Amino acid sequence: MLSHRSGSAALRLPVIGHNPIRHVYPALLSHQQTKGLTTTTSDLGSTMPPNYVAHVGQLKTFTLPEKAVGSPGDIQMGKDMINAWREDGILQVSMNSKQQDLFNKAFAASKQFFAKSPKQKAVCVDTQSYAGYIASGEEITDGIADYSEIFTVTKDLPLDEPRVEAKWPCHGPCPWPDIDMKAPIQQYMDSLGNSGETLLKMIEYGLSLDPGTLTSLTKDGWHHLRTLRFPQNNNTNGRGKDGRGIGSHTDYGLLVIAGQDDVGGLFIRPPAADEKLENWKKSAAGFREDDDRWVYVPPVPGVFTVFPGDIMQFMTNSYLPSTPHKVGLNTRERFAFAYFHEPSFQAVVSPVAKLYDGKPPDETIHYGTHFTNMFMRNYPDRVTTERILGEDRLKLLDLPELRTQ
Ligand SMILES: O=C(O)CCC(=O)C(=O)O
Ligand SMILES: [Fe+2]
Repeated sequence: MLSHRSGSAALRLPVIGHNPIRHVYPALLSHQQTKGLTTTTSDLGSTMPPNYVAHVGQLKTFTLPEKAVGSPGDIQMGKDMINAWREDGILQVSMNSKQQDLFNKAFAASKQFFAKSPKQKAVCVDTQSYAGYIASGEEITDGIADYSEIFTVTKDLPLDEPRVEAKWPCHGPCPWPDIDMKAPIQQYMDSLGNSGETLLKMIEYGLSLDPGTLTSLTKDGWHHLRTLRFPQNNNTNGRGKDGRGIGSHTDYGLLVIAGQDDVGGLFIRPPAADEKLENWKKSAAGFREDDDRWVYVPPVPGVFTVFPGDIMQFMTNSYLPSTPHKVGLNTRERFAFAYFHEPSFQAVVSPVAKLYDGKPPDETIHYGTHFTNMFMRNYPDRVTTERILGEDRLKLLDLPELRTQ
């Protein structure tokens, strides 16, 4: 189940544990330890932020093919991935050696950036895009400030780019602090862009969708990245208003490809028959933040964690629901990346008819509108939000050139 699938390229790395119990309560873990049973699973849980109640996840790991071609092995892997998401809400993809190198370099650049003075960081803001620095406490999730410190990268467009000149919402330059940050982060994003495309193809194979059902949406995709730093918890209780890193939420597009250091802090919520969130209609932020259905995602070296976003849920009729997740502060500061593989800003996304029993709802999602709504909600006081409102840019979202089918 965890590690022993043969044949396809799935599950070669890493072997996480040998215990068939998928989710183990922390209480059970310490019990196991005292009895001298395997410590593999308990080791995974040992990094969990204090005072959180959660199962410890043992995630399935996949090694993506160099090139997805739709071979029987690819189709099988696509099915296995879909099963993993439907069961666990998240899976791991092993990094190849090139990606490991890019990940390390991007991480070093991110740490270097966050080590700059508050003043140096504060100037990395753009008035037209949401790219740039977000100070601890500036982001709002479900009405409460998050403690994360973030540098967001969106499509880096110069001021004379036609879409920027036309004042499309959220379009503008990325206010990089310097080339030391820009170069490694862009290379890292490009590499994840390739993995994202491969993952979308695997989903198309696994769900027997027409080729291009997902991948046609990502031409000129609005892929973006959040590089994150979480302060240590300073002995707060680690939960609620005083100690949370990011409140529970779902992300907005097709796929999230996340990476973290060895500290730990991410929790996700696996799909449940009695829970159906639709974040594009009603905010999923803050959803059941403090109950015990959360699964801790232990740091594992050499892997990304991947989960579906809102657009994937909408297209698949919740067959692949957008995975709720949250971040707790830990006893050490933590660094992480969240990369979002997205449709183009202009994409008008339709539901996949066969996943709606041939009767898809008469509903579409304009990705750019969804993105703009979400960012305005998260950053109500940011200069970018003020400018969108002040210049009445939202009305542009209805223009035909901002909407492709
Ligand atoms: O810190 C993480 O691992 C995930 C961060 C996250 O959920 C986000 O940036 O949307
Ligand atoms: Fe997220």
